[in-house]
This record gives sequence, structure tokens and C-alpha cells, in this order.
Amino acid sequence: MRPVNVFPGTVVGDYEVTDHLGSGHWGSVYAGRPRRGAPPDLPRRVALKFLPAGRGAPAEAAVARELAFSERARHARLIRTHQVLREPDGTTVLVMERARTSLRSLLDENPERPLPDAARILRELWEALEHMHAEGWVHGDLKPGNVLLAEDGSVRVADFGVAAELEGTHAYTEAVGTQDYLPPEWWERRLSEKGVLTRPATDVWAFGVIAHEVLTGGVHPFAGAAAQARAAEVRGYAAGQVQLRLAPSVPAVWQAIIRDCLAVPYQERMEVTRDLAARMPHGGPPRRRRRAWLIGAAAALAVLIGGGAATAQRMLAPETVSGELRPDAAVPQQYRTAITEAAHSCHQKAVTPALIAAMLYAESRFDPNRRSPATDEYGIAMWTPRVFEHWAPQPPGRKADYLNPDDAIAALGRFLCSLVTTVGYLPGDQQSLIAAGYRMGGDAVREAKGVPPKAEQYIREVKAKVAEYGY
Ligand SMILES: Nc1ncnc2c1ncn2[C@@H]1O[C@H](COP(=O)(O)OP(=O)(O)OP(=O)(O)O)[C@@H](O)[C@H]1O
Repeated sequence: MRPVNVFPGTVVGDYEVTDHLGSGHWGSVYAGRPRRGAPPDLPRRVALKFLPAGRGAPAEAAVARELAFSERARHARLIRTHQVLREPDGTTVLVMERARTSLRSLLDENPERPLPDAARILRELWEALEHMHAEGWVHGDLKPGNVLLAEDGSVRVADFGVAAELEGTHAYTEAVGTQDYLPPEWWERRLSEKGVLTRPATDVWAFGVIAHEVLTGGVHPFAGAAAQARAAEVRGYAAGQVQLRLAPSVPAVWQAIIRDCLAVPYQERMEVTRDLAARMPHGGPPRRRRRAWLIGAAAALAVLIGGGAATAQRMLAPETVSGELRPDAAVPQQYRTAITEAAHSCHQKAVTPALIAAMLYAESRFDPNRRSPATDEYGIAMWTPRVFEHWAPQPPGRKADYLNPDDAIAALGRFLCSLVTTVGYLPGDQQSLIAAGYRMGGDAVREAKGVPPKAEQYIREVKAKVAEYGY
């Protein structure tokens, strides 16, 4: 689309146009400031988005959507529209808060390196999406160019030209989008008179792609020199012909999150990302570097002691990670001692504080009052009272109680410790096997000869938290 030309110095309402910031599908954006003589309480730094009239029905509809959403958008993570002006020639001008930069520019400036502050940026972006979805809207054109960063670096999602209001589970919008961020189902859509069907799952897919880019300095999760080739890979992946290969430098916890956002069936994508906010690591020292350091040190040590490839292999195995709780992990302070003691009282390497904490998260979100009478599970570790009796500790002078967090955590450690011998010999990762044994019972794991399919989602969550909580 041809940019809308507005000359510096042009006055619209109480504002004066300064520089051109960019042009998109539906209009052009300029920097602006209050004109001389304007009321003193106006925002000083604004962006003026010019949406011209008379460019045909799709453009009119886009302007209407952008307006409808902008007028209702009230959230710290969404770009704020201060005012909507209508010019005599029919042009609509949105007076918006002006951001400092966009994720697109940051990625271009930082090629092939994770963005500093990647975790925070992604958390804030997810917050914006969760809010939009909860309010009944789909963004529909999420991409780094539409993720802006305010003066203080915090995220502001912008550009609501394709935003659509949900009618139940889906919405209709314009058949425009940016190839690199479109989910596989988008390519199968047929245009109806209302437009193309879109869903919140479209934004979740785009988030997965953006997360990979932010954590790698712009590397798209699907290979291909051009957007068209990458889109073909996406379709191949959906058809089961292409495997998803994320950059190995992306930390494990993020790998799991990105995989879930890129789930092929859109229903599954929504289901597995329901608690994404809680799974996202909090800033802190970047894990990737810490792990790289650990692995590097292990490899160096292996070479020093002259053990050759086999030793290096062993040193690189998960055992090199102690599984102690990171001081900055989001594990409630009041349970840390009980968690650490429960793990240390078991001589099995697989039973680590990080695993116990991850399981408490997965079971109850650390909520000692969690109850599920339907499944007969209660408390922080969601014990079934009858089973708890078997593993309960014997605290002096009182009877152990499955609702008491200290008792529930100690019993969890004991049960896991025993599961190492009863299911830990099966092929697969020991921590996954014993966590599945706790959730489903040892028999179910032995019958399945591994993690039963029903426990897979649970295990994914536990593993993601183990990586996040532990050293
Ligand atoms: N509030 C704002 N503050 C600062 N820059 C902005 C603001 N809004 C938009 N921009 C910048 O202006 C440019 C054009 O934005 P616009 O929303 O019109 O289109 P786009 O997102 O680039 O493309 P499309 O609409 O085709 O998806 C982008 O580069 C964007 O980063």
C-alpha cells in the first residue's frame, strides 16, 4: 500500500507532525508533539497513525476494527490510544502513545544473539495476549513489527487493523497476515463473506515463532531462506513430513513452551498453553549461559582426566546438574526447607529438590488447600489419603497429615525414592518415569513400559519446571 504522505509541521487537532515512523497495510505512522499553544496537559510524545478513507471496503473495515479495538484497549501492555481525530477529508488519525522501538528493530540490531531481557519481553507479550483473549479479541497479525517497546523498555502490542472480536470460539477477519507468523491451519481457510476464520490459537502460534526469534536473535523455527519456503516447511510439519527442530541454544524450558505454542491442532495449542504464564522463567541470570558453562566445565574436566569420549558423554549427562533449587527460582520460601530435606533424605540421584518442587507446582501450584474430592486428592502434593498412609513420615508426638505441607512433601520424597527402584529401570528419563509413577501409579508406568500417554502433558510441565527451578 502506498504510504500516506503527511509533511512535517502539519497540524492535526492539537498535535504537530514531526518524523515519519513507518507505513503498514492500512496507513502511515508519524511522530508527533503538541502544537504550539496546545493545552499543557497533553502527552508530549505521541505517534499519529493516519488511516485514510476511501480506499475500498477492506481498508474501511480495517480502520473500523482498529478503532473499535483501540477505543476499548485499556491495558498496560497494549499501546494506548489517547484520542481519535477525524479530518475533513475523511482521514482518521489515532493519537497514540509513542514507543521507543519495536522488537523487529531490536532483532535486526542483535542478529543471532538472544535479546538481553528475552524472558521479560516474552512474559509481557504473553500478558498482552492473555488480556486480549480474555476480553474476547484475537490480534491476528502478531509479529515483531507490532510488538513495540516503550521508553522504559516494557512491551506494548500495537496495530489492531486485523484484530477481530470473537464470536464464541472464533472470529472473522481480513485475509491478510504475515506469512512467517501464520499457523498451519491458516493456509486451509476458505474466504467466506465474513472474511477468514481466526482464533486465539493464531496468536499463540505467532507467539511461539516470536519466542524462538527473541531467544536466538531472529532465527525462525522453520528452515528456509525466504518466508515462502518457511511457510512450506510449516505445512510440511503440519502434514507430519517435517520435524520441528528448534535451535539447541534455546533453554529447555523455552523449548517446551515453544513446542506447545507450535502444536499443530489448534485446540491442543490452546489446551497446552493454558498455564504458560506460570511456566515462563522469570528473567534472572540466563540459564543457557549457566548450562553452557556447566557443560563446558564438565567437558574440560573430562579432557583433563583423560577419560576420552565416553567419560565426556557421562559428564554431559543430566547427572552433572545437581538439581538443587536456584535461589531465584519461583519456589515459595516457606516450602524450600521441606523440599530440600525430602530430596536429600533419598539416596537416589534422580530425586532432587528441583524435581520435588516441580511436582508440587504441577500438582497444586504450591497450594496446600487444593482439593479434588472427585479424584480423592488433597493438599500441596495432592495425596490420596489411603496412599499417603503408606508413605507418611512419623513426626514425633503427632500423626502425620496429608494436608500438612511438611508431611505431604516428606511423603512425596519417600514415594519417589521407592519409585526409582520400581519403575526407574525402564527405558527413558528416570525423573519422568518416577514423576509419572507418582501421578498414575507404578503399575500404569510398568504396563506402559514408560511414561503412559495420559501422563505426557503432566511430565512436560514437570520437566519444564525442573529446568527452571534447578541448577
Ligand atoms: N505507537 C507507536 N509508536 C512508535 N512507532 C509506532 C507506533 N505505532 C506504529 N509504529 C511504527 O510505525 C510503523 C507502521 O506501523 P503500522 O501499525 O501502520 O504498520 P505495520 O505494523 O508496520 O504493518 P501492517 O499494518 O502492514 O501489519 C511500524 O514500523 C511501527 O513500528
